[in-house]
Amino acid sequence: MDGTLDNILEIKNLHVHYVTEDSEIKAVNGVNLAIKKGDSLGLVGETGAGKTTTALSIIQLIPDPPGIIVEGEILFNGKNLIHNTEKENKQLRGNGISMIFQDSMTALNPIMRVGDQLAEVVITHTKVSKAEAKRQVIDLLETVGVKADRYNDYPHQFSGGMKQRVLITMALLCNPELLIADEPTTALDVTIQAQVLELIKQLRKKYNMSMILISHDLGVVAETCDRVAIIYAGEIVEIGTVEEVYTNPKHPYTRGLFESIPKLEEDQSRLFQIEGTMASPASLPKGCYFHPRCKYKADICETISPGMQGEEHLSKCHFSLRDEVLA
Ligand SMILES: Nc1ncnc2c1ncn2[C@@H]1O[C@H](COP(=O)(O)OP(=O)(O)OP(=O)(O)O)[C@@H](O)[C@H]1O
Ligand code: NI
Repeated sequence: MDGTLDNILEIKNLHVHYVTEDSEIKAVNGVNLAIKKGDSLGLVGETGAGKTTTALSIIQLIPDPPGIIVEGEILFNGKNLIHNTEKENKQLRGNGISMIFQDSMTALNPIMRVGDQLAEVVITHTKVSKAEAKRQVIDLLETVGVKADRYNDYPHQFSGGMKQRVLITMALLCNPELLIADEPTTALDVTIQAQVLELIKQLRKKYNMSMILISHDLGVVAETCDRVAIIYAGEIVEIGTVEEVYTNPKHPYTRGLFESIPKLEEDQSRLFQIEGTMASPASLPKGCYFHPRCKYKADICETISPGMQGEEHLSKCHFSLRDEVLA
């Protein structure tokens, strides 16, 4: 045995493109990652880095066309999902993997009572009676902090934070082994955000779920995850435990992300200080994709794509293991 049985999810060399008439967008370019049962991984990167595309690949919801999984394997409990039939995918989403979508605030049907929408999910997936479904929904709503008497309310009667609790309930109703939460708190104000993150943390423990949490925010990931992967132009450029990556970031991009976190006393409007913009996935540069923005770049970076360096804490940089270069 090679130890891979411990992994609930393994992504190997995943490439996803969006092909339209006039462009080929290389959104995900050789992502490798593994998540152990019960573990949580934060996926962090700036807008357009390929976070949502990676997540949609896992749950087999890449819009096709224009999206194509060009290459790679996605192993969930050892089974490659890429060759799944539609029926197997329905089952997978019914009780294996759940996702809270990035624009999920619009996911609820505005003209249907919230409780009924949730009960419908239970009935579709488990064929229980209406009364039993209602009982399960009320149970779970109370677990996430929504009072039973809100069962008959409509979505617009819920505040942002409460609506997000409803969506978390929806994701948990089918007892997923893996929860993917795509920016679950971005739309919420800071206090509510903290409450929802705390809730996600508790639920993950209670149900022993593995989790991928997608965020722009390193602080959010530090609060909620065991490990973190930094993604840039569709590649994981650094991955390790939160502790290792936060205390000793190796990749220049990761260092830039930490430097760009606004300090309280500084001007809050300067949110992102890494110079330049992310390489366009429609025309990626040669060599290391980060080199046009990298203050440590050498000749080799313009021509040769670096391999991943390291064992537990990995980084994709020609120089990442030489602390004196990055000092
Ligand atoms: N349906 C689509 N058709 C064409 N291009 C797409 C589609 N979905 C995503 N893309 C492109 O693929 C790239 C990766 O997008 P993706 O949504 O995965 O990024 P992200 O990291 O989730 O960004 P954000 O933080 O803004 O949510 C981007 O260039 C995006 O414009
Ligand atoms: Ni996204």
